[in-house]
Amino acid sequence: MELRMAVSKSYGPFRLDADFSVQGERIGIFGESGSGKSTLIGMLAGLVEPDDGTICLEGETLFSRGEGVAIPTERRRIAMVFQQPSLFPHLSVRNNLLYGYNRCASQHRRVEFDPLVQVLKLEGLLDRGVNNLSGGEQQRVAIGRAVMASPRLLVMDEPLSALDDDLKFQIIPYLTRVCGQFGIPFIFISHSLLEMRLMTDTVLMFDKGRLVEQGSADELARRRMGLGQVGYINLLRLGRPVGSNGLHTFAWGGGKLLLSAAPKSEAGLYELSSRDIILFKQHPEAISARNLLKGLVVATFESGSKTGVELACGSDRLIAEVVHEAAAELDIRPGGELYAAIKASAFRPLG
Ligand SMILES: Nc1ncnc2c1ncn2[C@@H]1O[C@H](COP(=O)(O)OP(=O)(O)OP(=O)(O)O)[C@@H](O)[C@H]1O
Repeated sequence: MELRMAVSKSYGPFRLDADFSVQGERIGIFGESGSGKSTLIGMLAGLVEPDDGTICLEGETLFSRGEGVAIPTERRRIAMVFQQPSLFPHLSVRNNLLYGYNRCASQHRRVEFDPLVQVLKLEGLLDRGVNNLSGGEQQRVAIGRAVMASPRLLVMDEPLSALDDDLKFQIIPYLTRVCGQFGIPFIFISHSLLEMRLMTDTVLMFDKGRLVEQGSADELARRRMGLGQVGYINLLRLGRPVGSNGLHTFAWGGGKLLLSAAPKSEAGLYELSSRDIILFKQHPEAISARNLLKGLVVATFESGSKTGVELACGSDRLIAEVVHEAAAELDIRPGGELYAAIKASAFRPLG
């Protein structure tokens, strides 16, 4: 998917000025509340008229003030999923899903009912009304309805914000699977950096109506750490434990990790703060931490009063954080070897 937008829009004192070009299948739009994210995608979808500028999707001009082009919303083939599922209350789950399908011209249909229902695990819900579904089930139906319209782009405006953490991490794999399987590129909007890192490859970051950064969500997370605002959160997809002997054992980094918390789902997603990793120059003789990993320093970077240290452990990566004095004493530099100690209890299961 290739999107080019050069648009402006003012609401009283608020002015959005966006001028960017982005390519990819999993794009994120990130920014604080009020930074203009919804206004931007409203213009893309044809729900908000720009004051000026042009919008091109896959080489097609959707809007151009200069050329007098404004393709109507329904012909843009951009499906939207919002924070609140807003399903049709009088229709069953099946008919909510088919609504998008029936409105899609047959030459554009790429998504069939049965495989979609399977991916979203909606089989048991098809004949139910939508009013008594749980929040997570309703959001799965809303995603399904949008995808059944075989859009050329799916725009999701904070689709997870109304869900609690557990449900959020249950929905994320469905979302990525459904878009991946049916080849639907998406734009995902959120003010959660964690959601950006889990859902997207390229992120556009907005602040006060301006695009301030464009890059990967991991780079964004590291740069924020560089500003000294937050410790870096390592996200580890550990899958299923390979053994349990009081602790949960996972294959990782060319060796094993021992964790005290069980995974919450098949994905075995955990977060680990860079502040919970202790570095040693030599193999320590005896330590209480259950995990000791040998790693190669691939990069170091400033993080306020700390030094961020990126370690390659086998084919996996870890970012640790130490004070500058420790970095100097340990002579931490790219190419050097270090040992990383991590307590079994430092890993927090996400989903
Ligand atoms: N229809 C409108 N009329 C007047 N002002 C508006 C309108 N829509 C948005 N705004 C204003 O434009 C600014 C940007 O709003 P927008 O909803 O695009 O931000 P956002 O980044 O999506 O925020 P959030 O994360 O809270 O949804 C805000 O100051 C908002 O009050």
